[in-house]
Amino acid sequence: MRDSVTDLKSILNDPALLETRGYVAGEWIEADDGASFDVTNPARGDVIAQVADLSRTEVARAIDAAESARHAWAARTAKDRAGVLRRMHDLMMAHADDLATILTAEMGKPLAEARGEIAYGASYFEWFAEEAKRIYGETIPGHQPDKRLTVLKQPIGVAAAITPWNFPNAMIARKIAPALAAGCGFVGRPASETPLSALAIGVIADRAGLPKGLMSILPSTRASDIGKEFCENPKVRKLSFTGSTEVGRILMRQAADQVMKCSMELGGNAPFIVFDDADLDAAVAGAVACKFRNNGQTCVCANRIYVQDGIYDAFAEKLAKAVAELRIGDGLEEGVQLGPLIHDDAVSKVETHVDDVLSKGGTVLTGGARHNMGSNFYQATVLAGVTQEMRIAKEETFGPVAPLFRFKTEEEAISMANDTIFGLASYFYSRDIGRVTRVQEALEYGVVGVNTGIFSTEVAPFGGVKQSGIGREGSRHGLDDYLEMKYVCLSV
Ligand SMILES: NC(=O)C1=CN([C@@H]2O[C@H](COP(=O)(O)OP(=O)(O)OC[C@H]3O[C@@H](n4cnc5c(N)ncnc54)[C@H](OP(=O)(O)O)[C@@H]3O)[C@@H](O)[C@H]2O)C=CC1
Ligand SMILES: O=C(O)CCCC(=O)O
Repeated sequence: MRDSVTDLKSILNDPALLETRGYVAGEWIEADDGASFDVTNPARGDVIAQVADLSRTEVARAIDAAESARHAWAARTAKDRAGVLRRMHDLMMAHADDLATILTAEMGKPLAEARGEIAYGASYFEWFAEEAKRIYGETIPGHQPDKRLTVLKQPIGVAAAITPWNFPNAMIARKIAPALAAGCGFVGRPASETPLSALAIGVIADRAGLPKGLMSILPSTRASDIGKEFCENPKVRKLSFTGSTEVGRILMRQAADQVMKCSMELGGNAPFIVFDDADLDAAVAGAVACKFRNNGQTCVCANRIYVQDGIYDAFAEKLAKAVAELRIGDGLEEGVQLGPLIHDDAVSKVETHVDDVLSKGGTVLTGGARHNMGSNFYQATVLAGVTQEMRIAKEETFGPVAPLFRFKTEEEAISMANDTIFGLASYFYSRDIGRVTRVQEALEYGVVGVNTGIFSTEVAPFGGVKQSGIGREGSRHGLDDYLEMKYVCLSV
């Protein structure tokens, strides 16, 4: 194991970015009970690091430290706080190659995508450094002649975050940055599959001069214990979670006891609709980008591709050809476009969905089986003849499978697209301005991509409706979740 750690360190320009201890109350620590856990490279199956496995005790210390440090932090000028966030952005960009290497080693996505994720994660620090200076209150005309009414925006307190493995840098970055910009303390627990990228942000924060104790990064395999500490500790006033709807529901129930403010970025089941009047080549390119980004492992990847009757066959043929050409391999090798899935359970889920389609009359246009690269690899797949009765229509596959559904009318497409408990991302391709307007209004989703398969940016509000979540991340609205309004009524 230690050889693998040395191996990963040896390919970094700055090996100190590979931190395996917890970052608690401003110190780098091992677990109190000495426990640790292995982090594995999903492409190769080898252990790349042994990381401190923290328990509730260390987490409670981190929360205490964040509560103590946050008052002085909030009292600093916004420009001053912004300066620290800006330095975090600059340092992340300066170390982008190393951070991308760590990310690919623990998560598997190709290096080019990992570099993109580091820039994406860093952009939240840049954006919220700027927004920190624009936390404006309000004055309201008084309701009586002697009354002067104002609204103050104040930091909510200590914010806790739980993040998934699919974006080990960007998902925690877009929670840390608005929390710190707002003047909050922060405690975050990254997924146990991918703690190293989050710990590297701790190293960056230290170097950028973030006050000790204000932010802690808490690696642990004891997910449910840590979730309970976050929800039951009265010093925590806000919980931000990205992950499955199932775990989101558990956390919301737990957070109810303290009436804690929650942001939930949960599962999706994104429809991708291609109308007869679409630019066919653009729609194929958009579908590949959208479906196969991160090997299908994002909550905004197309999960159901609805194609209108008139262009179904042409679209299916072109898509299958493009997908068959995707290069699959170890993400650390330059030029690879699709890496492994995160673990064997993820591959099994993909297999189950494909088998279900095939058993109910669907067909394989390309792929359709495990890949000979290794146990975590699955072939890039396109399936035809998929219908609403199949599992893939109802559940998020989170893998490299593009299922094609056929439809006849606009109404039918909208109805099938909205027939889900989820409401995060949706997409459609059309060149008819009337249809573009009607469909974007009719889709019950938090985000709609029109004639594009990629929309993520720090400047726009990201989040879902229905059981895909609550709250928005990024944009000027992304600060609201970390602020409280205080109404002041002054009698003069
Ligand atoms: N919205 C999104 O971006 C994501 C959606 N998903 C969806 O969820 C499915 C399952 O993925 P999975 O990774 O298992 O997602 P989970 O929701 O199980 O995990 C997300 C995070 O929550 C943690 N967690 C799990 N259980 C608890 C708990 N009881 N209390 C507190 N924290 C908890 C996990 O820790 P640990 O790592 O230790 O399990 C991880 O950090 C995917 O196939 C996909 O459909 C998954 C990831 C991201
Ligand atoms: O999968 C997610 O949870 C987020 C997708 C990344 C993004 O587009 O912001």
